[in-house]
Amino acid sequence: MSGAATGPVIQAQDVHKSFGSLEVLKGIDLTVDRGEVVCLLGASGSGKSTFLRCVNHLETVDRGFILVDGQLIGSDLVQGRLQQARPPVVAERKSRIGMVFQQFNLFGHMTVLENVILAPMRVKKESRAVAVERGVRLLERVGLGAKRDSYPSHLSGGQQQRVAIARALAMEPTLMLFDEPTSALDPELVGEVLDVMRDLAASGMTMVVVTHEMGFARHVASTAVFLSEGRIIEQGPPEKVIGAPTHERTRSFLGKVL
Ligand SMILES: Nc1ncnc2c1ncn2[C@@H]1O[C@H](COP(=O)(O)OP(=O)(O)OP(=O)(O)O)[C@@H](O)[C@H]1O
Repeated sequence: MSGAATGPVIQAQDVHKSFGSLEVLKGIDLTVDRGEVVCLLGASGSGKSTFLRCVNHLETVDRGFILVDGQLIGSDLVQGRLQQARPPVVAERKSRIGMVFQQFNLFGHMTVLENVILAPMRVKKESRAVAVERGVRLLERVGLGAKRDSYPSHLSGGQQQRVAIARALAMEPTLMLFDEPTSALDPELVGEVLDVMRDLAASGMTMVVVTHEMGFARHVASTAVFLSEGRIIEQGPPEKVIGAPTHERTRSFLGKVL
């Protein structure tokens, strides 16, 4: 895969995004290097999810651009020119990004294993045997090998979220995006999902994580990025951003969540 092995995984430059008259992102510059784990922090409405959705091209940006592995994912306005990638190219590039949301969105009529092998078979046209072999391995990796033939409704929320992580990994992404992956879970189930994410980080996966879990941000992230009203106002090692924030808005937010 050309350009996939070197250079930053994400290069976002001067990213602007509005919804009608609401300016949500006001010029985000962010570079994420290979193997880096970046936690996006900030008050509700500061633009964290919108930025993540722009990276995954679930939203288009109004100004600026985002490169993943040095390439545009879909259509972006780059220096005044609209560059449009063809749909098969978009699908191939998007498959490098795995995304895990607050909601697990598993297909209830399919078994856990079928949920995990669906995208590789449909999008990457893998044979069932290849997809199953990897799916079983990934379910074991997230601690759910014994649940492969269960249906999602028979699993706890934490288990369903771990299946959602395995499903994202089944596409062999180079980048994983997490949008508040534990916020819909009962408190006692949060730890098992964070453990899986911690293992993933330790394996060298490049990750961007929107979270209010300060323990994870402090101990697992390599960089903490604090957004306020659509701008990055603080960025650096977690112990600095979380432990000794310099900006008043960061202090005020952390004062409420810590
Ligand atoms: N599709 C949309 N249409 C209109 N407004 C939107 C849309 N998506 C997000 N917004 C608005 O953009 C702003 C930023 O939302 P976003 O979800 O990015 O914030 P956030 O920092 O992730 O907040 P939270 O922590 O509550 O999820 C909010 O005011 C939200 O209501």
